[in-house]
Amino acid sequence: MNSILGNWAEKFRPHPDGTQLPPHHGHCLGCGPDNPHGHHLVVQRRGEEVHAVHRFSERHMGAPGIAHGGAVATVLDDLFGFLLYLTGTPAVTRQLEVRYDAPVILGTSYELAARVVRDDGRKLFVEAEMSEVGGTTVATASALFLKVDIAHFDRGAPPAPVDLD
Ligand SMILES: CCCCCCCCCC(=O)SCCNC(=O)CCNC(=O)[C@H](O)C(C)(C)COP(=O)(O)OP(=O)(O)OC[C@H]1O[C@@H](n2cnc3c(N)ncnc32)[C@H](O)[C@@H]1OP(=O)(O)O
Repeated sequence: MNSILGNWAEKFRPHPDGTQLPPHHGHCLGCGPDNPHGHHLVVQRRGEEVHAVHRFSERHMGAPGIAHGGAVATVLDDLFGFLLYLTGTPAVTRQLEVRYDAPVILGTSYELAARVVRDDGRKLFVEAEMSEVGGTTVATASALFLKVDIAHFDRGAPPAPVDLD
């Protein structure tokens, strides 16, 4: 078992509504607090949805002052990964589609919400949106996650020491 995911099973314990969900692991690009290049996404359960408020920083710039589309996709994909705490099974992204409706401005707070729209055998169909606080939607995403055994993650090498260059 990959040691970084060694405690993954315990993370599937029931998470009461309104509580903050644990990061996937410390080095996760989306939510890991120990990844200096990451987004440090903080996610809560709200009913059968997961929610976050997020600001992109200069580390995630595409056009000047605007978040890179890949960075936006990363955050949406990682947010989907928090739905696994509600479904109770490991799964991975098989297909991800993002619609970019408006530029995502660095340093501006955005609200994100995601939910499972269909749980069909191994397949989890999920959708999410990112909006200005109390306002206009700037991106929507849909994805297919496929449930996998935790052994799927044994293929990954343990994280190397962090290189800040
Ligand atoms: C511990 C958890 C940590 C979670 C962290 C979350 C972080 C955020 C999410 C991620 O970043 S995940 C990382 C990015 N994703 C990957 O690395 C996945 C790479 N892909 C794979 O490893 C394999 O493709 C995968 C395990 C997902 C699937 O391979 P399989 O051989 O097991 O499945 P297969 O391709 O046969 O498809 C299974 C079913 O899904 C169906 N399917 C596949 N692609 C589809 C598609 N695009 N649309 C509709 N159906 C599709 C396929 O037809 C089939 O249907 P049936 O069972 O009915 O025959």
